[in-house]
Amino acid sequence: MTSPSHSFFLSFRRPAVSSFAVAWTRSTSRHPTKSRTRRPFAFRASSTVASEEIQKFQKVQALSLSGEIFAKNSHVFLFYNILMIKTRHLMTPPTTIQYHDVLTVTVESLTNLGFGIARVPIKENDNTILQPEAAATTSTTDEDSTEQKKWVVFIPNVIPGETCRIRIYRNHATYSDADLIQVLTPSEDRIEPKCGLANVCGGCQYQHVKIERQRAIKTQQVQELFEDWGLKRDEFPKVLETLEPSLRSTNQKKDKDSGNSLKSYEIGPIGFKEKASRRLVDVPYCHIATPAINTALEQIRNEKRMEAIEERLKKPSKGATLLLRDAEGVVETNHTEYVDTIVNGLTFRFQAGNFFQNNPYMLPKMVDLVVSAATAPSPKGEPMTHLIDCYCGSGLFALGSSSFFDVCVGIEVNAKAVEEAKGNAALNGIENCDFVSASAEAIFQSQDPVSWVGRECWWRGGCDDNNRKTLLVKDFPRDNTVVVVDPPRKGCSPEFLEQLDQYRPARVVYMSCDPATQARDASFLVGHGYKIMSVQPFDLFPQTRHIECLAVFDRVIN
Ligand SMILES: C[S@@+](CC[C@H](N)C(=O)[O-])C[C@H]1O[C@@H](n2cnc3c(N)ncnc32)[C@H](O)[C@@H]1O
Repeated sequence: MTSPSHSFFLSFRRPAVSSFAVAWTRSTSRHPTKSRTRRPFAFRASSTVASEEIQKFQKVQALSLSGEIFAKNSHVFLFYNILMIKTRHLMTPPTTIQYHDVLTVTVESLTNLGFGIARVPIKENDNTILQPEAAATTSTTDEDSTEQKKWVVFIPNVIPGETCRIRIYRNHATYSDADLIQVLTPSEDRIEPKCGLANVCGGCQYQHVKIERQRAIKTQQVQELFEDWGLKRDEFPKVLETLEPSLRSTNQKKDKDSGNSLKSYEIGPIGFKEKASRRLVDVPYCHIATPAINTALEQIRNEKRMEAIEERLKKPSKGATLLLRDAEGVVETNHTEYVDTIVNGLTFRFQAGNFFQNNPYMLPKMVDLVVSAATAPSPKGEPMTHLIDCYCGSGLFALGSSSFFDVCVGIEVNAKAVEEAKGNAALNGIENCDFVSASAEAIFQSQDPVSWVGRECWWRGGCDDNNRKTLLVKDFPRDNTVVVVDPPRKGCSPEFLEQLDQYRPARVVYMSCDPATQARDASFLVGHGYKIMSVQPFDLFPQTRHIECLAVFDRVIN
């Protein structure tokens, strides 16, 4: 039931030194809430991230040429994910909860990191935890109806509603982490994971959950995130059901023993980080990668092992990172090489290590929905004619929408990606798109006119340079202008949102790979005259906790 993804990065340990290795292997934080420094932008109480960790992430992004960091690299994603839990009943740690305590708990919900949340009742006055038996019977999902003090515990590999035995392995100031010992009352949505490494490998969080329930969980999480940001149910339409990729993997061979076949070579494991650990788990076969990647993976593992054996006298280092990108069935491992991917008939060429959306089985749907949201008549019932694609990467949404608009302009901070976007326009014979290399907020005040070829020329089969039109973005007709945003996981910057607010386009089409920051930005837009028209999650990363989500906003107050 998985949808294979077509690029990923693996870490491995080898004797030779690699500049990638330090960044990949040193930094990890499973629960950002324990960090000391508050983010400068307005996250809620429980959502703090150490600026040092953000810097580490930026370093990693730079090293990977700002390429897509596939979900498998959870150690990268985790640097700045926001843990959205309600802290109303939290207090100082109970004095008696000890490392290796065994408790029986009922799982209430899942965090957006994929961990189950259980709230363990503790004694009113002395902060000591109730006996496990009592905890099991008094745990409740109705947090508003009780004054009972509760202690939050996070548990991996569980499903809401399940009662489990768990063992505490770490205490934090406001919660504890536990290992799952046994599921006492399994959910009817619990299944046997296809991958023998599912409980160990940090890449997937939900393999033990039926795919339909995974999607229902994602839909609910998006709904809750929007509500957590003060957006009441009547202020936004019901979050639509999470969309599944259009094709399913035929790559369903059960390979339960794959994790046990590791032999003792010099090189050590080649794979992903273990759950809640810095250690690597050896992954000879990945069930959520494409068949082409799995074939290439076997080959590259053998090559690396041979290299390691030949270099065995070299001083050991911390490791290195491998990139495997499947573009139309061809796997590229050199991040500087260019690859082609076709989406809805358009060819996108980009460096293998650069950002490009990861799941080819979902991409056509994502582009289609962006296009239909962008092209719907304006709130005044007029056609939308101008499109600004902020955080445009190599031009996916601007180019994908171009045939429906008079002019599209994309802005992107990565100059190489802008070159690719321009190249992709030329490659596809698209003449009404322009691209700017700068930070997104610069677009609204840009003094460089957008240059394009008008539709009337298309019918004549092209124009010479004299027929090019130019217009400053600040002169775009706001009532007919749509701004597409697709920022990194941290969401839009305050500067960008302020500029967007002042620019006041008729519509904002917001694609996000982190609905937590998207919900934060949505609350800003709703507070500044926009109405949420739709919220559509996508299961871009099946079997993992990651959610892609499209939200559409129309300006209703001038
Ligand atoms: C999630 S990707 C989206 C790319 C593109 N929309 C796509 O779907 O292929 C986010 C992009 O934002 C770019 N980016 C990050 N910070 C930016 C900023 N301040 N201004 C403009 N672009 C930025 C990154 O380089 C990356 O290409």
